[in-house]
Amino acid sequence: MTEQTDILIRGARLAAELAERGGDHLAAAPVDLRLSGGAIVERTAAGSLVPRVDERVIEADGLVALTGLVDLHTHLREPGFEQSETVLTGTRAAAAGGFTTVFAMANTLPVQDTAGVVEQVQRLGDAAGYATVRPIGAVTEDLAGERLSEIGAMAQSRAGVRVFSDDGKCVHDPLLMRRALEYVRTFDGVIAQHAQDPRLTEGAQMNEGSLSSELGLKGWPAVAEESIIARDVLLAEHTGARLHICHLSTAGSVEVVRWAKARGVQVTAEVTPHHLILTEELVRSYDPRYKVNPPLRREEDVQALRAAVADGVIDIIATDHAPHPVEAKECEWDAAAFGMVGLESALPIALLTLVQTGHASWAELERLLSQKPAEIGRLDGHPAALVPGEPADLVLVDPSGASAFGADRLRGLSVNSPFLGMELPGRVVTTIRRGALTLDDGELVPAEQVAARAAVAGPR
Ligand SMILES: NC(=O)N[C@@H](CC(=O)O)C(=O)O
Repeated sequence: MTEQTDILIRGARLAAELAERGGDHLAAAPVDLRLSGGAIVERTAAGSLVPRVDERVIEADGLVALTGLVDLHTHLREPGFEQSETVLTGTRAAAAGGFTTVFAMANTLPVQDTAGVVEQVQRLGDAAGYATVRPIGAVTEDLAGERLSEIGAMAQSRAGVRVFSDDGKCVHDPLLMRRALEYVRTFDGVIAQHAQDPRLTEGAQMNEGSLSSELGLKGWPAVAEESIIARDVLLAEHTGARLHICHLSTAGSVEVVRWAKARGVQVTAEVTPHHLILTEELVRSYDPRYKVNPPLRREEDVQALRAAVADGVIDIIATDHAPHPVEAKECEWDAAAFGMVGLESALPIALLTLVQTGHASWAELERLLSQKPAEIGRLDGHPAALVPGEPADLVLVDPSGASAFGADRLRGLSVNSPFLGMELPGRVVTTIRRGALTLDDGELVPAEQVAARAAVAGPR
């Protein structure tokens, strides 16, 4: 069944029309949406569109519709680490989480530092069809921090790379950082910095403070993140280039970004779902599921990050989905890998920490998880809103009730989620990419079907 079926969504509430913080998700008037040929073709008051023969009808009463989620920070692990994740399995996790596009981080093997490798990753994404895959290019060759990679060749390649990052490592050399910023400015690219001074964090295992002393684990001071952000916003101002800061984790980082934005520096910032809820106290368990880079911080930091989302200092939520095989996580704390999976839990955690607490409205959530990351990544073909004429990339969410987040909710290869067993609100019910279902009533659409439809639609 490779043909594109038209879809009629009946009675959905649009997140964009739920602009009140703390408001009821049923406050907006329900609408019907008709999707055909990969686009939204009609939008009317609920009850006015009559189903056509062969049209798939989705009853969306009580559900909230958002433009497809976009993750600016996903580790897909292919090529090189296919025991952790592949482009196919990672994009299945994405579809299950409501994402229609993921930006794939460069720390693969070989590293995504040439046109050939980024094109390969994009091709794998196109073929799988569960999500649009936009590769991120490495800033430096082999992520070694010594020479700039082929930034221009990656930008001009078929992959059209616009986001560059050595994530997992910091671009520490200030001259290289300056040159990278100057280079990407010429084609409106952006450097996404993993802000971590390597000298201040040698051997670091958790947040530095009284708890790290108590637990006997080497600490990771907040200043290691904040000092790099301070330097880089000044370099961004000096070069006039766009800078994006990955995974802000401290209250001090928020203050530096706030200061830079007030000066007019072109800086944007992301926070991960886990830094919006988890604290260093969890490290007391020595359970490596809580080992992540940057580390879990203090409750004051969590609250500062939420407030920074509320007041716009933080622009987006990005998952930093970092899958690792069990052997890298079921071991002693010191030996364990840094990272957590996050694609499937991002929306529930954002609902819990931001929407239910009154820090963000549904409309702002759409901005944080879809519109703004697409804008920062200069993503073409992403719907600006759920209106006729726009591409049909969208997600339907059931916000009512809460349920235990079980292993059955994880659809990637790895299971290193810190949220397993937690009671979380919000179920992603349906994900539609380019007018075709990737998640249907909570179930992933079979891979052959998704791939066949993607082949008919062609690369984006
Ligand atoms: N965020 C993480 O904890 N892990 C990331 C990279 C990194 O170490 O930042 C990974 O690739 O595993």
